[in-house]
Amino acid sequence: MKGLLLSKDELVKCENAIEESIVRAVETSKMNGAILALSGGIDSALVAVLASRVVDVFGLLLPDRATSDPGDMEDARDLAKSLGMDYELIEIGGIVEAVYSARPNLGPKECRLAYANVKPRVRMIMNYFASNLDGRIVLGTGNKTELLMGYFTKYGDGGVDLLPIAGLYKTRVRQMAKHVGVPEAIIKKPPSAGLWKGQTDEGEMGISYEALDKILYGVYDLGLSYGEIQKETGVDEATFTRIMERVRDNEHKRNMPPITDITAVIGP
Ligand SMILES: Nc1ncnc2c1ncn2[C@@H]1O[C@H](COP(=O)(O)OP(=O)(O)OC[C@H]2O[C@@H]([n+]3cccc(C(=O)O)c3)[C@H](O)[C@@H]2O)[C@@H](O)[C@H]1O
Ligand SMILES: Nc1ncnc2c1ncn2[C@@H]1O[C@H](COP(=O)(O)OP(=O)(O)OP(=O)(O)O)[C@@H](O)[C@H]1O
Ligand SMILES: [Mg+2]
Repeated sequence: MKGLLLSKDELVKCENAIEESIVRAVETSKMNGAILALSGGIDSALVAVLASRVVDVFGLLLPDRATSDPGDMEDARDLAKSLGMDYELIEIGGIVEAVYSARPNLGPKECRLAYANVKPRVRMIMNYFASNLDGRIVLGTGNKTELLMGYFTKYGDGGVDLLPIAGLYKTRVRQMAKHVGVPEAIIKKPPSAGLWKGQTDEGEMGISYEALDKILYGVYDLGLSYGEIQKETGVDEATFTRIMERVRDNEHKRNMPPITDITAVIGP
């Protein structure tokens, strides 16, 4: 059975394909380059390294003073400098609070996710503000695991012009990051959306990326049955079913909004 881990030759092929896709997207858009939100995490670091090799890419550091770890922004800044990328830091806490103030009777205690999702949506606005001003396309940082699980904010970090690494499961993102020289300190961090204190992807999704990727790869790339995946990974049926349901329930996040078919009613 072909494995989830990529060979050296496959890593080089993926690296080239991703770089070519970024060049093509910028050329097709007739814009001047790309823009990317840099979090100090591995996904944005990988996109930054690959994009900076082939196009003019600008980094936006967008911390929320209430929840962002200052160490993450230091890592993002160091990375941008080492890649020779121009970048800017804009604190988004005031904008986020302004949105919250529209509903003064509620708070994150009652609806943590609704409040958390405002942050990636504010970052999306900042990305497109810079994109419109400077003539740059917005690069997304979502990977295949996040896309399948719907582990991103719709029209927040999901609102981008190109998803260069969304063909790679997180396990492969980690391999690719090592391959292209993303700093070890960034690779080693526990993945976190940073939307509230102590949040981690694995804690919130209730499964490790290592286990999750084996299941998703087995089902969606190799077409294996639950029995075959159970034998390979030891996953219990309840966990397997929960993951399959989550992928199905998040189909809407991977598509453009459906268009109500008026022609079917009135003709042309
Ligand atoms: N069947 C359906 N057909 C069409 N639309 C549907 C729908 N079900 C929900 N929706 C829409 O989708 C909305 C819910 O989706 P959404 O607003 O995204 O919210 P939701 O999926 O509930 O939350 C986002 C998740 O992604 C995580 N996240 C966010 C940002 C970054 C990262 C990271 O890793 O960095 C992770 C976050 O921690 C959370 O677990 C609903 O309010 C509704 O508007
Ligand atoms: N403080 C921030 N400043 C700028 N961009 C951010 C910030 N936080 C999140 N983002 C953007 O949201 C994206 C999604 O976050 P996500 O946590 O999935 O990726 P990551 O931080 O790059 O990787 P990791 O899985 O290591 O956390 C980031 O890649 C980045 O583009
Ligand atoms: Mg992160």
